[in-house]
Formats: sequence, C-alpha cells, structure tokens
Amino acid sequence: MLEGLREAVRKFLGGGSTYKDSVEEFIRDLQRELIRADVNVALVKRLSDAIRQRALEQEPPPGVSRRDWFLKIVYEELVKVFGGEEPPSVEPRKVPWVILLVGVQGSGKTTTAGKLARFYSARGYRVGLVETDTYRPGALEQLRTLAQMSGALFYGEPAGRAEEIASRGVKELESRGAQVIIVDTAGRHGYGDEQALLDEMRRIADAVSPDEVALVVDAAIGQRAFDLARRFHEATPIGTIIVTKLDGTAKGGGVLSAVAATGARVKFVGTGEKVDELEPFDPQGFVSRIMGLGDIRSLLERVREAEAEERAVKVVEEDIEKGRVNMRTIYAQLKSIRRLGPLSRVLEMLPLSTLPVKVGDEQVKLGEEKINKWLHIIESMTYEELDDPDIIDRSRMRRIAVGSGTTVNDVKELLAYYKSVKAVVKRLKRDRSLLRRFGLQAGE
Ligand SMILES: Nc1nc2c(ncn2[C@@H]2O[C@H](COP(=O)(O)OP(=O)(O)OP(=O)(O)O)[C@@H](O)[C@H]2O)c(=O)[nH]1
Repeated sequence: MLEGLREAVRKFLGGGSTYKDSVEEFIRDLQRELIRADVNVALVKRLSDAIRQRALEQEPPPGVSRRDWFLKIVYEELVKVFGGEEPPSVEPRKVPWVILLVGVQGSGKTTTAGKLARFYSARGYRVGLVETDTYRPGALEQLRTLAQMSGALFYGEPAGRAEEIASRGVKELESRGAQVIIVDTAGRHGYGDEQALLDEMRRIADAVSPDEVALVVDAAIGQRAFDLARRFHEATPIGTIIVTKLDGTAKGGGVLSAVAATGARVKFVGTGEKVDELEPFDPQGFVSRIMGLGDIRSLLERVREAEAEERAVKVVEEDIEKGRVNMRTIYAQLKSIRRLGPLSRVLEMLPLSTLPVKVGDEQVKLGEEKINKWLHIIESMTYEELDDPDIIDRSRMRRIAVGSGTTVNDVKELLAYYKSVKAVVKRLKRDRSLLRRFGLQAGE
C-alpha cells in the first residue's frame, strides 16, 4: 500500500530541479498515490493545499535544509490524515476489561478475537473468549481452537439468544479469573446495513456493559468506511476500530484515512491470516514506513534542536539589542556556533577580530575544542556569576577552573572574550545606523 510514496521521497531528496518545482512534483506524486489507495479526493486536495502552503511560506530554522524541512511538513500533515500523533492506548484501564467485537459478516471478527486473545495473553493478561455467534456453523469451534492456541479461557453455547450467551459468558469467565474478556458476535449482512450493526451492538452491550466496543472493518471497503465509522463513532463513546486484511488490499490508505476523518481511532490493524498478525496501529510509525523514512525520528529531532536553537538565537539577539550581555548570552551564542558551524546570524553581529577564528570559504568557525571547553567553564559557574560575570575574581576563577577541568588561563580567556563581546554590543547599541544595517531596531 502506498508503495510509490517511498520512490517519490527518494526522487524529491535527490531532485535536481528547483525547490519549488520539486515540491510541486512531489505533491503530484503524493496525490496520485493517495488516490490510488482510495483516499477521498477532497481530503487529498486539502492535504496538498496544506503541504504546499506550509512548504512555501514557512522558513526552516537555520541548520535545517529546505528538503528535510519539507519532508517534516509532509510527515506531519500525513500523520494528521491517518489519525494524529497519539496512538490509542492498548492497555486495559481496569480489569476485567470487556471488549465487544462487532462487524459485518466475513470482516474478520472471529479471527481478530483469536488474535486479540493472543496479543493480551502475550502481555501477561488472563484472557477469556466468548462466542455468541450461533448462526455460522463452525464459529464456535473456530474460536474454541483459537482460545486453546493462545491459552485463553473459552465460553460458548451452540444455540440461544446472543445477549444471554454473552451475559452468561462474561460472568462465567470473570469468575474464572479472566482479566481481558473478548466477546465475538455474529456478523450482519453487508456494509449497507449499518443500522442492523448498531442495533446488535446496543442489544449485546446492554447485556454485558462492555468497556470497549470494537468495530471490525475489512480494509477492502476503502473510503466507504467513512459513513460506517462516523455513525459508529457517534453511537458509542467507547468505540474503537480494528481494520483487518490490510495485507490484502491496495485500499488501506482509504479506510485508515476515512476512519481518522470521522474522529474515530483505529486501534489495531490485521496484517495477515495468522494469529500473530495483528498490530497496534500507530499513525506516526505507519507514516514513517510508507514514506520510507526509517530515521524520521532523527530528522524530527534535528529539526526540534534547530528550532530550540533558533529560539536561543532570538534571546541572544534580544539581549544584544538591549545591550544586555551576560554569560548566558555567551553560552547560547557558543552553542549555536558549535551546532551551526558556518557563519550564523549571531556571529555576524559579533566582533570577528576578537574571535579565535579560522576564516575560510566564507565560513567562520570557532574551534570545536575551544567551544566545548568554554561551555564546560560556563556550566561550572553559579547563577550569580552567569548573570554578572564581572564579579568573577581570581578565587572564583580557580574554583571554576577546578570544577570544569580547565585552567585559570582558560577561564581568563573566556572572560576576555565576554568583555570584548560586551564592548562591541555597547558600541552597537550606540550606533543606530549599524544596528539598522544588522536588521535590528535600536534598543532605546
Ligand atoms: N489476509 C488476511 N485475512 C484475514 C485477516 N483477518 C481475517 N482474515 C480472513 O478473513 C476471513 C473471514 O474471517 P472471520 O474471522 O471468519 O470473519 P468473521 O467476521 O468472524 O465472519 P462471520 O463470523 O461470518 O461474521 C478468514 O478467511 C480469515 O482468515 C487479515 O488481517 N488478513
């Protein structure tokens, strides 16, 4: 499903054309893939507009490439389409936890009941399965076998009213110590008859007061899941959705996005016929996978750091603008130089002649080693010293040097650097035209 998306990402990252053209080309590829996966056309349009707008209007923080920034935007917007940031919790919030499974005939309820039994057993819960389907011959034995396979308790009756069997089953399994109880129901006919499904849900729910009602949906119905999921979501505040057979259809994107669009949450997805082929659904993991970005988290981390950095740079700019320089300003500045490497905006405002710099190819770098040493020195200062470095006398210098594993001369060198920065900032503050040249307002 959505296999072409990886190729589109690869093409975008390697792209020879301009950023703008690459963005447009990527959006076209993305649209084609999503529509092929049966995602609703209006939704695809909204998504493309949101991506395009952010891509062309938002600036990446310094140190982050435009292309990485763009992929982050795509990732975030796709995560929204497929269910948002928070994956639903799969842990029972109390025991016993009663899950009622409903769904149309053949959607995979019975198989899913067995898979859930296995899933929760593997997490250390005592699981019980109740079969209430007396219509389909074989359902009873199918579930009994599945229960045995995962070491779950089982309750079923060959004939009778579903709600009565459900009620007796839950009571019995509870008394036998089941902590998670899964109630399987008979399927209704076809997705057209949502009302029958919801009625059945109510009838059995009245009898067993479930903690969760899970609607089982076959992925092959694609975006047609929207109406069903919406009404189901409206009908029960404790509803979750399980999408089965994601392995067997190209329409998975349709069903997942359709469900998310209703505000309902997909909790599990079935990815095969075997009893262990059930996964908690995590929209973030899903989107990283379809984008082929195994390392999306490190990309996001890089961007987050850069954003924090940018905020720190703003603080430095404000401090400088106001002529308020202390050791915290220097600390933030050193950190940004260390991270950004190339000439940063902050550095532009500082007296290059006073920096122990290597100048080459328009890049100015303060030696990495020295920066680290200075950062350690600053980390060994007290709050008082950070706010007012002028109080650092010789005995304080000695203490700081010991604390940071450096020498008094190192501390002195840093203090000299601080003084030169402060002096230049003062001069800048006086010189309005200079300030304007650096794109700053005079801070008076
Ligand atoms: N490939 C694949 N097949 C699945 C998955 N889940 C269920 N199936 C298959 O779907 C078919 C129907 O599954 P059942 O569990 O019998 O469906 P049901 O909803 O209980 O059906 P009724 O009892 O008639 O309502 C079976 O052949 C299952 O093996 C899945 O995630 N992937």
